[in-house]
Amino acid sequence: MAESSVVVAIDGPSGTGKSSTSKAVATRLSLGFLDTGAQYRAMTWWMLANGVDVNDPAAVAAVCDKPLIASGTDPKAPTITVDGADVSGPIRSSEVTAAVSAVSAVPEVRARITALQRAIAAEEPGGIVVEGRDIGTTVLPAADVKIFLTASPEARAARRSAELRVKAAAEVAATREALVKRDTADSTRSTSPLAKADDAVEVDTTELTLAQVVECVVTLVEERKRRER
Ligand SMILES: Nc1ncnc2c1ncn2[C@@H]1O[C@H](COP(=O)(O)OP(=O)(O)OP(=O)(O)O)[C@@H](O)[C@H]1O
Ligand SMILES: Nc1ccn([C@H]2C[C@H](O)[C@@H](COP(=O)(O)O)O2)c(=O)n1
Repeated sequence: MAESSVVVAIDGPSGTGKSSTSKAVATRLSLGFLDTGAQYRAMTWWMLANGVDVNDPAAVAAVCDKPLIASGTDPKAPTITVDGADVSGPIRSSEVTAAVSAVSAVPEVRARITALQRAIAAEEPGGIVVEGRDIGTTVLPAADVKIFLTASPEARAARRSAELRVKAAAEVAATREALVKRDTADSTRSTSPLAKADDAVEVDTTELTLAQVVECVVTLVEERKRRER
């Protein structure tokens, strides 16, 4: 690890707080920030916009080198574009959320996006926080600090429902089901599934505030930097 540079990998299931935590940690420590889920969502958005059958892995694999996906790494204003167009809104649609696990399971998609992620991380001289599902295991196995965030499905559904301003019990239950279904798909695919790296620190955020999680991760990064000096 270079004196002033640190690479932090934050993985975990949906809604555990990876993006919020990573952005806040990167801002506190003046590091770059990369939301790798946004890249898989951008690929999925492009497939849907171009009429590709997202449940046909061969069809997805045949065209996955076509969209030009670019990510801006400022944690205070991260960006995601496809062929130069801002897709930060459309990639959060329910259609994209429902299709993203199928598209991200295609090995050719993962190979392309993994290469992009490694290139972005290498271009951040001061260091970066990269969050996703396979960062500690596959994308950046030599990361200086690896964190695996977890939280109960109930806590995650409550957080996501609050974000979406969903209040009805049936809708909260449907949100919980959708989260669990996506986790199952993401952790059972054969290529680079959602998994905790053996050397990652697991942080259960169920009973923690976002500020407490951020403090915990910042402390782990600072301890790691001190050990290197
Ligand atoms: N520790 C926490 N306590 C309460 N709310 C939290 C906590 N961490 C995150 N949140 C909230 O939970 C929601 C989901 O967080 P976030 O988007 O960061 O999760 P994520 O793991 O990146 O999700 P996904 O993988 O689906 O993108 C957000 O509204 C966020 O503000
Ligand atoms: N490193 C990653 C990041 C994300 N994915 C896939 C699986 C997720 O369901 C989807 C969307 O991610 P989110 O925006 O919810 O963080 O993208 C992946 O396979 N690998």
